[in-house]
Amino acid sequence: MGTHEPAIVAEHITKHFSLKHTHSLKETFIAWTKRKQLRTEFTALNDLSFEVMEGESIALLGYNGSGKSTMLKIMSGVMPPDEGVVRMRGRVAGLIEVGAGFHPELTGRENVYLNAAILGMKEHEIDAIFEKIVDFAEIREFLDQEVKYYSSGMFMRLAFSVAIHVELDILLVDEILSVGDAPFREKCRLKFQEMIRENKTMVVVSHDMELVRELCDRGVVIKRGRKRFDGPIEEAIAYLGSEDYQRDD
Ligand SMILES: Nc1ncnc2c1ncn2[C@@H]1O[C@H](COP(=O)(O)OP(=O)(O)OP(=O)(O)O)[C@@H](O)[C@H]1O
Repeated sequence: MGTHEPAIVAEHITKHFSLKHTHSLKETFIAWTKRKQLRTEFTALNDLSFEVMEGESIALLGYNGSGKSTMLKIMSGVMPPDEGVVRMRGRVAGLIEVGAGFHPELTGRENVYLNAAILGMKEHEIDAIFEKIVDFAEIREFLDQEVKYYSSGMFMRLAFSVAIHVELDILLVDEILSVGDAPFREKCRLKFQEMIRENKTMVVVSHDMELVRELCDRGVVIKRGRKRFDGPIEEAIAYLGSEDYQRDD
């Protein structure tokens, strides 16, 4: 169990996206002369607030398009909210768009150093965890090959391995199970359990209820960007399958 300090405080987070529509030239011209909008605004997150205590592991749950990944991106800092603030205490690492920082022309080895550095590690710190990263990814024989020649699975394994071996206090995880084959996924599952025992704070987004049940203490259920339920994981999963969730607010 963690301390009683919050590691993450999200307050009144609102995020809008503007949706483009396809129009003919004529429609565009008419809209322009009438000063009509060709875009509609879509609210992906609507006044969403929650806290995560240090050492706690929570799941963001909800059907497709409910705003889970958007919330994770705001927490990781890759996207700003339109309204509200998120406060994070500690070193944050995100398993979101894993491998986005990898450079195809560089070798596996070079990418490990580059990406661990981007995640805030010093060279001697990377030296110390380098072997662990390579062992976990199981790509040793391809280490000095440029990553553009890696299979997509190999690429993901290495990127994923870097992200989970850097020093971190808070881990944000989006759809873990899209990474790798069955043995690798099992290894990741064990690694996540180890991180939970080490008192890391985790926010998990997944549609895999078995995994969520295993990893998380609490669930925050979202629908159309609004919080609908916040409580123990079993109750959150039950709520997601209930008529209350289906019903419109
Ligand atoms: N960059 C963007 N531009 C426009 N709309 C976006 C953008 N990112 C997300 N959206 C929209 O915001 C809504 C919430 O998306 P988000 O990816 O957060 O949902 P999600 O709950 O993670 O869904 P899923 O379970 O399908 O992964 C969706 O309707 C999506 O189309």
